Amino acid sequence: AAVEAEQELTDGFHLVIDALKLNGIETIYGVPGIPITDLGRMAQAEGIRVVSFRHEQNAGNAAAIAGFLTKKPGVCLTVSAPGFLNGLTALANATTNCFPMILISGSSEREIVDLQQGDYEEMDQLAIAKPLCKAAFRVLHAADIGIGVARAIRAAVSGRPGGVYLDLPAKLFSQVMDAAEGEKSLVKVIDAAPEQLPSPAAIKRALDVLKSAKKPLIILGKGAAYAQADEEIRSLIETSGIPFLPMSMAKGILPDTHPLSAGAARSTVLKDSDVVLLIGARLNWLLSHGKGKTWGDAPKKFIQVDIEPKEMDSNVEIAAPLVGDIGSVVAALNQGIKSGWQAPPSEWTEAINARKEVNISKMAQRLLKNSSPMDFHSALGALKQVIKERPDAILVNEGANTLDLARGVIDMYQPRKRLDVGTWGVMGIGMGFAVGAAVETGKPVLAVEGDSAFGFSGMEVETICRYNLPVTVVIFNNNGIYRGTDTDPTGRDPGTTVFVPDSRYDKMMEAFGGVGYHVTTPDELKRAVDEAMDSGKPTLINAVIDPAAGSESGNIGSLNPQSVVKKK
Ligand SMILES: Cc1ncc(Cc2csc(CCOP(=O)(O)OP(=O)(O)O)c2C)c(N)n1
Ligand SMILES: [Mg+2]
Repeated sequence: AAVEAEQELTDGFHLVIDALKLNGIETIYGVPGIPITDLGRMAQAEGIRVVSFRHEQNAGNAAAIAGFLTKKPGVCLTVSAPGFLNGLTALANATTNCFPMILISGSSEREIVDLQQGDYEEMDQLAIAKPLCKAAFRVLHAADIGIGVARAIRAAVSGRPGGVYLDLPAKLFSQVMDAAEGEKSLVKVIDAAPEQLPSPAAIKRALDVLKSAKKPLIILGKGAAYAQADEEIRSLIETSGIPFLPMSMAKGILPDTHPLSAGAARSTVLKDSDVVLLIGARLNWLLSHGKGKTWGDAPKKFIQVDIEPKEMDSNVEIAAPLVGDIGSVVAALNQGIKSGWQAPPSEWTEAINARKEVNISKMAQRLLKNSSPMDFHSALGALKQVIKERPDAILVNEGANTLDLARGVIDMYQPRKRLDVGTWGVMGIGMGFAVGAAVETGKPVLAVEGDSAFGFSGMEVETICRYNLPVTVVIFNNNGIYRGTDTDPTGRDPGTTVFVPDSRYDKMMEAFGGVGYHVTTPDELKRAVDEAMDSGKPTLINAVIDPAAGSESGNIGSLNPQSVVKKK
């Protein structure tokens, strides 16, 4: 009798790995543990780079920024329940910021969870994830892993990108099936993020509105950076002669030093413009919802480019909605202005330039101070110079004063080089973004951190050392949140927003074999950063900032509710 050919088998572990590799996923960011420890080891053995963190939130942030930088979904892998929950903040933040990422978490068994019988780390993770992300799926059978991974990838990057949750119960991994059948069950996603072309009528309507403008303005949002339509956008701005204002993570699509950049005249152009073309920028709190004193009293017309139709009229009426992917829409606009286009009246661009000159020279004075202890501006003057000399370095930035002041002081020269707190203003993205950016690009990373902001992810300096990543962390150490001067009126404890005074964060990096510097002047800061970035070694620079130098909540103190009731 024919010898029964040894049936070749595969299993859930291998099918997850094969599905990810088939779809070009090269890196997994995560924290090992039950039930996914072996999945990580096996993925690594099969050539996927597995970067293990100290906390799942930071792994999730690394995956999210990997998605923003590559347009492929970043993958974060966590254990069940607490590990899953730790990853959720990053998943929700990615969804809010439209970064494509997939949170893959092991989970406990359905039959036990659904009867609430007290499984190890029992939690209905799929139900909990759904409201916080763009899409969520669970796979129960090995033969469905191919489709499950494909659905997660397409959901993450198609249309408006975002976070996707993929729930894999522990028993799935050890399920075996015929290898040939398994192979056939895998799905390679075709055209995951299809172009979405604008209608010719919408383009004509938008161009008619734009041609009617006397004071047009283009606002570039991080969606414009994500689109990687850099040349189309440059062409639109330079051919039309329309001034542009980049939102924080859109800085560098065109250099901040570009003659048509209106960054240094932000309040003027928002108030005085009469037609505003939004490209991948939402009229949310960061743009005062498109109304109120920020936008002045004169009537304005908004043209909005967004891949999400529901974004239109979210805050104010949109006179010319342009629904489609940014590359396709901007290409169509470029076609449309090829003939019969009039540059904006020179008085508009001259007024902007005059305002820019005043603001830039005022700022220059503040940057030149060589004070000790440094204040934010004197320290930022040194870092402004570093990025000017190293335009392809990636700048990660978080804090309050450290964030708001750095955004205005440090010019960016290339796209997708400034990575920060984004739409939510969330603290804690720093080290995750630094690791993700270094792993995905291989470029040197300069993370400029408030001392409080750093504290949210600071343990990852060990991760940075373990993978020997070219990350230089500069901590603006002003002894606290916003400032280092709060006190407890009862005299019992330190003030609620202060830290141990004069702490030495540089010793943390040294603890794991990295390089530490302690600096008190702009010259020392510049020298230390240059040495660090030339060395490519993990480095932490503890930069002493005057504890009294900051302002509460940086530029957004007005959002804080104040008590009008004074206790007797
Ligand atoms: C997850 C989360 N928890 C708290 C907060 C609230 C906050 C906004 S900014 C900030 C830190 C400001 O201090 P830092 O030292 O970083 O910067 P500086 O002004 O230069 O002193 C906090 C705690 C936010 N946004 N997110
Ligand atoms: Mg601080």
